[in-house]
Amino acid sequence: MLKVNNVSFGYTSKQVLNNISFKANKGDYIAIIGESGCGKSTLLEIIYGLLHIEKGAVYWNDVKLLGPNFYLIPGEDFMKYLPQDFDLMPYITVEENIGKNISSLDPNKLNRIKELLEVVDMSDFLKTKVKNLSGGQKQRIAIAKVLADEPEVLLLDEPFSHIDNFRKNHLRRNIFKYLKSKNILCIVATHDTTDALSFADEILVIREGVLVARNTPETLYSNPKSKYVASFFNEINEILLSAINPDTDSAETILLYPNEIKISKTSELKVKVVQSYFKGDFYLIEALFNGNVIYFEHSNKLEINQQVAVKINNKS
Ligand SMILES: Nc1ncnc2c1ncn2[C@@H]1O[C@H](COP(=O)(O)OP(=O)(O)OP(=O)(O)O)[C@@H](O)[C@H]1O
Repeated sequence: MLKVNNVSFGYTSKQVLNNISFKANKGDYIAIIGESGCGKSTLLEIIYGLLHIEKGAVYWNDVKLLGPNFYLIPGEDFMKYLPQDFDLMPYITVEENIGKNISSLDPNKLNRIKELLEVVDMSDFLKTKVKNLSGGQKQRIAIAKVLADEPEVLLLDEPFSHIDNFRKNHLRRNIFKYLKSKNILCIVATHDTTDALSFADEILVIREGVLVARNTPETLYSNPKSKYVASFFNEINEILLSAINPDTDSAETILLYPNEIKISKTSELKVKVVQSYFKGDFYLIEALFNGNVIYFEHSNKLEINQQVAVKINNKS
């Protein structure tokens, strides 16, 4: 088990991470989400042992990890960390790059490299020099490289950011299935909703260096504690209760996803359409409600400035 205990850290006197604590088991997939600059990469670097922490500690199977001040080469042996800039050697081949993480004494080395290239869908590139690959291809080789010596813990920073949607879904399914089959704990810092919602066992949400929410994807999505949390999953409407229910003057607000607001001829709640955005299966409608922007889904495009009535989650 990985235990992160009350970790705080600042590059300068300004704190970047404040009292972060969580636990994760072998085979888990944990997604870390949060706005840019909130401290996701910093947390991965601390866990891996690249940054020294004055306060708090990281444990693996109850053994405290000593951090960079105690090792000549920072980074724990049983972990692999994939930074956003890939860390590949451009002038040698794909085979040689991945091979760097596998012992030369391993008689099965070439087969292992081929197996990993299959996982990341890059079998045709064994002999290609890395400098001749596209950004997305380099990223896939970098993933294969960190998997090469079967780490117990894998730390990935935005692992699919350069990969097109067409390939990303297939690749993600392959990789997360592979990690589960090998019981590898994987912690991913991501901006991608699908990385977190569809695959993670647990999502950690960081805001300005503080762990503000932590739960399963289902619970976080259906019961987000704040607009900040919900906004990672979808457009989110924060609406005053008093605006949709005339019987209350409460200053409380509710959070609603666009699919919780529907057009209804019988409703009293009038909105004015600002824009319709085609989303494939539906249109996302931007509209003004009591002077505030709201978003809802509709099957058809609506005219700009058109007045329509909407029904909110059976509350009106
Ligand atoms: N080497 C460094 N020296 C000083 N400050 C740094 C350093 N690296 C990161 N920071 C600062 O620490 C904060 C957290 O950065 P970090 O890279 O952890 O954020 P992040 O959540 O991973 O962001 P992103 O999603 O954009 O990758 C930011 O304010 C950043 O400017």
